[in-house]
Amino acid sequence: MDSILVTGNGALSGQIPIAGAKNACLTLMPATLLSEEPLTLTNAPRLSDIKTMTALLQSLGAEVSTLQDGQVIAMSSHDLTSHTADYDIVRKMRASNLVLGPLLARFGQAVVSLPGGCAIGARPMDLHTDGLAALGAEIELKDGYLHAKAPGGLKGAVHEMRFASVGATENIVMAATLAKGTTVLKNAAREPEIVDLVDCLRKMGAQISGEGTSTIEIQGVDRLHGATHQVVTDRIELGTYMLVPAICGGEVELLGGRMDLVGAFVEKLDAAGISVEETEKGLKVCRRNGRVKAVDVTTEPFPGFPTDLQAQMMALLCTAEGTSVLEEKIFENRFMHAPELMRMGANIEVQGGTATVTGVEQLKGAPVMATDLRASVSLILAGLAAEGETVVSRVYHLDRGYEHVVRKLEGVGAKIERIKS
Ligand SMILES: CC(=O)N[C@H]1[C@@H](OP(=O)(O)OP(=O)(O)OC[C@H]2O[C@@H](n3ccc(=O)[nH]c3=O)[C@H](O)[C@@H]2O)O[C@H](CO)[C@@H](O)[C@@H]1O
Ligand SMILES: C=C(OP(=O)(O)O)C(=O)O
Repeated sequence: MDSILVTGNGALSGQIPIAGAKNACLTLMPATLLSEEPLTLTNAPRLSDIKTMTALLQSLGAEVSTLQDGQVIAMSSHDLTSHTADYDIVRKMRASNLVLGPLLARFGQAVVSLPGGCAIGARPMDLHTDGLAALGAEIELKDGYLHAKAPGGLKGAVHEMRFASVGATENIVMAATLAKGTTVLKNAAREPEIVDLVDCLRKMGAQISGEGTSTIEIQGVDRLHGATHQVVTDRIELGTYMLVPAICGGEVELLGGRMDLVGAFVEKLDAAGISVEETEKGLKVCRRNGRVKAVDVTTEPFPGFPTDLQAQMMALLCTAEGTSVLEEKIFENRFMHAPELMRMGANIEVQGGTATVTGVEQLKGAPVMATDLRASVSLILAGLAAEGETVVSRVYHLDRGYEHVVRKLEGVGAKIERIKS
C-alpha cells in the first residue's frame, strides 16, 4: 500500500486549482439512469470514487466512458441489464445508494445493498426509504438488500424529513422527477451539491423549484432527456487547501474558489486570524499576523460548518494559541484522526462527540495512519506544518477524494512525495 512522505518546509505560496466536487459528481452520475438519452458531465474530478461509481453504473448495463484525462464523463443508460447495486460495490462507497431513487423512478424496481457502517459512523437509509415510501414505493429488507418496487409508478406527495439528510434529499428528488403529480419535500438538505443536482436535472427537463432552501417542489414529468452539465467546484477540496497557508504561513490563491461555497468555514478562519479575499480567479488566503487563534467549531448541515472539513480544521487548531472545542454533530465516530495527530505532539482530549484541542507551538513529524478520507488529508496538513518527516500510510483513502494531491502541494513549494509500495 502506498504512503505519502511530507517534510515540513515552512511557508507555502502560489496557486492551487480546485477540481469539480466528488460529492456532486457522485450524485450526478446516477442521474443518468433517469433518462435513455446520454448525460455528459464536464469538470469531473479524477478520483477512485468516480471509478467505483463508473463500475457500478456499468454493472447495471449503462455505458460510461471518460474522456479528456477523466474530466469528461459521457454516460448512456439506454438499455439496462440489471437493477441491482451489489454489496461488493456499495460497501466500498456509500454514494452507491444513490442509484435507488433513479432506478425506482424509471424502471419501477431496484435492489440496493444497505451500505452498513464505515470508519466515521453508521450509514442508515431509513430517511431515504421513508421518502420513497411516501411516493408509493414498496420497500422491504431481505438479505441485507433493500428490494424496492413501484409497479404502478411513483406518485407525488408531501413529505417532511426528520433530518435534512443530503443523500435522502438526492434520492427523493431524483425519484420525484418522474413521479405522477407534485412532490413537496420539506426539511430538505440545502447543500450546494443538491443545487448542482437540481441544475442538472432541470437541463434534463425536470420541473423543480426551491433547491437551496428547505422546501423543494418537484412537478413530475413523463420523461427526461439528455444534457451536458459542468460539475460544481469541490468546496471540501477548496476548504482543505485554504488551510495550507493558514497552517504553514505564506499566501495561496485557490483557483475556482467561491466564497458562497465556504461561508461558515471562512467565518471560523476569520476568527482564527486568517484572511480570505476574493480575487478574479478565486480566493486568496493568508495569515493576518502571528500565530493562529483558537476557535470553537460545531459541525452542522449546510450552511453550517461542514463535517467534511472538521478533521482538517482540527489539524489547524492543534497549532493555535489557546484551547478550541470541536463538536461533531453529523457522524458519531469522526475523530479517528485525533489519536494520529497526538502521535505528532498534538494535545487533544476526546469525549464522545466533543474534542478539546489545546494548541502546541510546534507539531513533530511521525509515522501516522489514515483512517478515512478527510482524516488522511488532515494528517498531510499537520505534516506540512510539522518539524521533520511525517509518513502517512493507507493513502488509498486519500485517492477517493483528492486528485493529484502531491502535484498540487508541490506547486506551492511543499516537500511531499508518494512512496509506492
Ligand atoms: C448533513 C451532512 O453533513 N451530510 C454529509 C453526509 O451526507 P450523507 O448523505 O452521507 O449523510 P446524510 O446527510 O444523510 O446525514 C448523515 C446523518 O444522518 C443520519 N441518517 C442519514 C440517512 C438516513 O437515512 N438516516 C439517518 O439517520 C446519519 O446517521 C448521519 O448522522 O456525508 C457526506 C460525505 O461526508 C457529506 O458530503 C454531507 O455533507
Ligand atoms: C465521508 C465522505 O464521503 P462518503 O460519504 O462517500 O464516505 C466525504 O466526502 O468526506
